[in-house]
Amino acid sequence: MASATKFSHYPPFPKDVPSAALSKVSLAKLFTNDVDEAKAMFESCRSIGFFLLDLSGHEIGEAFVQDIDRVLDITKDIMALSDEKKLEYLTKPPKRLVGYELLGSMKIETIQPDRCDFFMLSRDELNGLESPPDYPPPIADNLPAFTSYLAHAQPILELICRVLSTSFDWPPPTFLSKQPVTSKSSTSIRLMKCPAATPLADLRISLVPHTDMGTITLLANVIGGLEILRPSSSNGETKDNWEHVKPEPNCLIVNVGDAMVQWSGGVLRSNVHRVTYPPGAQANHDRFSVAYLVRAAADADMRRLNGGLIPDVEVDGDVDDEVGMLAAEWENRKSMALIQGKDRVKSTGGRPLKGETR
Ligand SMILES: O=C(O)CCC(=O)C(=O)O
Ligand SMILES: [Fe+2]
Repeated sequence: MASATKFSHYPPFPKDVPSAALSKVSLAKLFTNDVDEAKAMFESCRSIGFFLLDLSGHEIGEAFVQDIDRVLDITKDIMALSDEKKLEYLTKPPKRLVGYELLGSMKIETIQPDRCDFFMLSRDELNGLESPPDYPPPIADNLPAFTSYLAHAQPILELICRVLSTSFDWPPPTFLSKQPVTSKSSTSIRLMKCPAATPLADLRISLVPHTDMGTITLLANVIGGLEILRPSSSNGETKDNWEHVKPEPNCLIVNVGDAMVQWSGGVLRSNVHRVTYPPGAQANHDRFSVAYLVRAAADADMRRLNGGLIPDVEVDGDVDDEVGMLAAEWENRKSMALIQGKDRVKSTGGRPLKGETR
């Protein structure tokens, strides 16, 4: 999450608006192998699939906060370009998902257009695994900011993956070996703007309900608007079933994606979330966010992992096992099923560990 200075530019998150009770986990404590902190993180990743990661008090975390502030400024700049300029850098689905996706390109639940503008960057292109594209000036002129962002995000991501692996009684590199930074993947950075909800009558959903398809997401936003669907309410998506996530200075919002649910046999949880208009006076402000959406390596095996505390495939007919499928094909199939309406957006995971009754 951004620094306290960035938060001071906006009205505070209203005191009378309830928000989800997410655990706040300390990066510094995780780095010193604090058992309680690791346990709290693992529990959150199983129960709701979201937690706050406090970056303060650790050198890497504090450097990452600075990177986030810088990338949020760049996000503002690239969103301020003219529509004419933006049209030069549009995404070209299904092949090329990097570039601008303009306001209103997706439909929200009411079939009205969405209310978010975003620009996707590919990690492979930023770190030279693929040849770099022609970037719009605010990005081309600031590439070191993204290099620094990725460099500081990596040890944080690795730490989260290590803690999750050891929580399952697996060797620490287990989850990470499926998403090494040196392997090609669809990992991206999403820079997003949801314009102020003015006139205040325009209170539509900004970003449609979804789960993140990848492994782990590191999210930074400053004002409210992100909502998660309560775990108990997967079947009835009424207004009361959505809970706000309250952003906090120096804290990342971390969430688990679908790939981790698949590998963990349904134990880790990927929870549905969306972006709506920010609460109270915050709705009068443009909302910017930066999401690092980490994906499995394109050639990662998507079968459930074996051993440790994962429920055995043999005694368990509950979860699909994507026999022999590699991540690139798995991701493709999932996206197509959603687009063609064969699958619906739903939270997955949250099952007990092997031998555990809950
Ligand atoms: O902007 C946010 O707070 C959430 C964005 C998000 O869910 C995503 O980019 O997948
Ligand atoms: Fe998301």
